[in-house]
Amino acid sequence: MASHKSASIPIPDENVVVLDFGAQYTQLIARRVRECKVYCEILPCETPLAEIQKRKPIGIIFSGGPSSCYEPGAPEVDMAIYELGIPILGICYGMQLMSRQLGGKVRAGTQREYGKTALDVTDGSDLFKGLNRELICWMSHGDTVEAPPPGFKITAVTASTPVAAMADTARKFFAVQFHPEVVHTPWGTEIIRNFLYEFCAAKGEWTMASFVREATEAIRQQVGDKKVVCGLSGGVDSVVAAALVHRAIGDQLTCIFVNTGMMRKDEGTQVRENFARAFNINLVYADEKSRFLDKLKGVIEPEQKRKIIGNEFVAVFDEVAQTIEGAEFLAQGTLYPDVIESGSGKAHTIKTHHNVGGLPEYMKLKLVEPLRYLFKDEVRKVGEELGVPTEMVWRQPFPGPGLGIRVLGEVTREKIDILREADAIVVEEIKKAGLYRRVWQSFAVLPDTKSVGVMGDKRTYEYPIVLRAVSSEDAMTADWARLPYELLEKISSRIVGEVEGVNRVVYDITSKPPGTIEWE
Ligand SMILES: Nc1ncnc2c1ncn2[C@@H]1O[C@H](COP(=O)(O)OP(=O)(O)OP(=O)(O)O)[C@@H](O)[C@H]1O
Ligand SMILES: O=c1[nH]c(=O)c2[nH+]cn([C@@H]3O[C@H](COP(=O)(O)O)[C@@H](O)[C@H]3O)c2[nH]1
Ligand SMILES: NC(=O)CC[C@H](N)C(=O)O
Ligand SMILES: [Mg+2]
Repeated sequence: MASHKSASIPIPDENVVVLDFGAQYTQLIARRVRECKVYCEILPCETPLAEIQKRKPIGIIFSGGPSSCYEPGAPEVDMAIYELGIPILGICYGMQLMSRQLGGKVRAGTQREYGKTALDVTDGSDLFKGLNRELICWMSHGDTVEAPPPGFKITAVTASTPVAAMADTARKFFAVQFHPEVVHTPWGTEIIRNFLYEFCAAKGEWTMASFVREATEAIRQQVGDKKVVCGLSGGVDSVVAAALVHRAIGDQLTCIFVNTGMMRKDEGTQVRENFARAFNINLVYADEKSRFLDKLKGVIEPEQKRKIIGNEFVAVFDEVAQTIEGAEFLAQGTLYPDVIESGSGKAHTIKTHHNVGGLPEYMKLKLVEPLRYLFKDEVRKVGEELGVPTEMVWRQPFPGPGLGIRVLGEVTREKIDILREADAIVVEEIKKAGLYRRVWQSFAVLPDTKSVGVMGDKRTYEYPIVLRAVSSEDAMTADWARLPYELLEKISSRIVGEVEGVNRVVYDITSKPPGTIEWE
């Protein structure tokens, strides 16, 4: 892979740095801060102090993490960070580390606290301002701060944790043993807001309008008078990326929609029509149905399928780019979670997503990735800001490999056709029930197996369809959607009745983890 550098949007003046000590959901901290209208980025905990200072953050947050701060080799921060005069909020491991570094006492607790826990606020003057004295919080720790460092007061306790929150108001150091960033701490965002607005002097300058202004300027700077191509799927990320790049450089942009033969019903036509209606952007329609399906012949292994599809995408983009004089850039709708997930180097690769991790060496295009630091809900807001049609902004995510990874096992035209019809019924019924925006994704999967049924007194031996519908905030975790029985019944009877080759419908009731959203 070549290292393709992408456009960097300047860091807003008002920003917060989250130092990541390896917590599971560090990105939730960043989300909460941004919900309070303050820009926030996550940096690895080993980031040099000079690097942090360069950003002039108004506050620093230490995340949780799996280590125990008293063990040799546990991650630490440069002691000088406590001399910067910047307010600090420590969360879980972050609190334990702060305690230890500043002279408090941390030990392995005798009782682990995990899950919902009652919290008694003993001092409601700073972080807990405006909140009740008795609160519910979400805990996940084995270590405990036994005594806070000099200068700190205890501000909250629980039944088994003597220091559940502490503060040194004079130095503006705060810490909580629980996790304010998770939804199970119902007023967690209030705590973060208090930190930002009471102690970091936040003004709340991070808005989507300001983002659009700055991103547009940055794209102009990066691209100059050259041309840009953009893979456009009709999905939220690529449509918004295209709209943003178009706002910046107009006709220098050409979008490429690839029909892989594994699209949903009428998708090719819909994307072209909706897109043409909404924007006046050059669009190349690449009909590559046979090319993709030929390459997939006999391939069963999911990762191999993904790689083949990903490579073909890139090859098509490259071919089209070569027909456009002066095309030097490829715009992509890469999002912050993609960057975080592929950047850490610690996490396992569960699935290869073709748009992350760079482009093959032979491709000389440079990347333009204006959404690189945004979460999906923010991208949707940017889309609205740019006047992208509602049905595109609120389209459910659809993976690049499309139906190819929802037909389990070998992909054939016949199986794709069956799945496409079943999927169309799912989408139609979910929309009719008014649930399309409420569920994160809802779709059909075609397993590589058959079962016996009886229809019109005749024995059948046909495919089942798996129905999958999940709720989620960012696809990192998900729960199966509790769809009404009547809706499940309607979908099931329509699929079996209308889709030839299917005689059974089952509902997937697995959350993520341990399942994933897609089956391959
Ligand atoms: N059929 C397609 N034609 C052209 N480009 C595509 C196609 N499918 C995917 N891509 C490219 O791959 C990228 C990754 O796809 P991905 O599904 O993650 O994003 P998206 O389709 O833009 O949004 P969403 O996640 O909401 O579906 C897209 O941003 C787009 O650039
Ligand atoms: O563009 C994509 N290319 C892919 O290869 C891919 N695989 C999964 N997805 C989407 O990512 C989210 C998480 O999916 P999983 O829980 O199945 O890993 C869900 O929203 C999936 O639909 C993909 N998107
Ligand atoms: N979630 C965390 O940050 C845990 C911190 C530390 N590893 C503990 O068990 O207490
Ligand atoms: Mg998509």
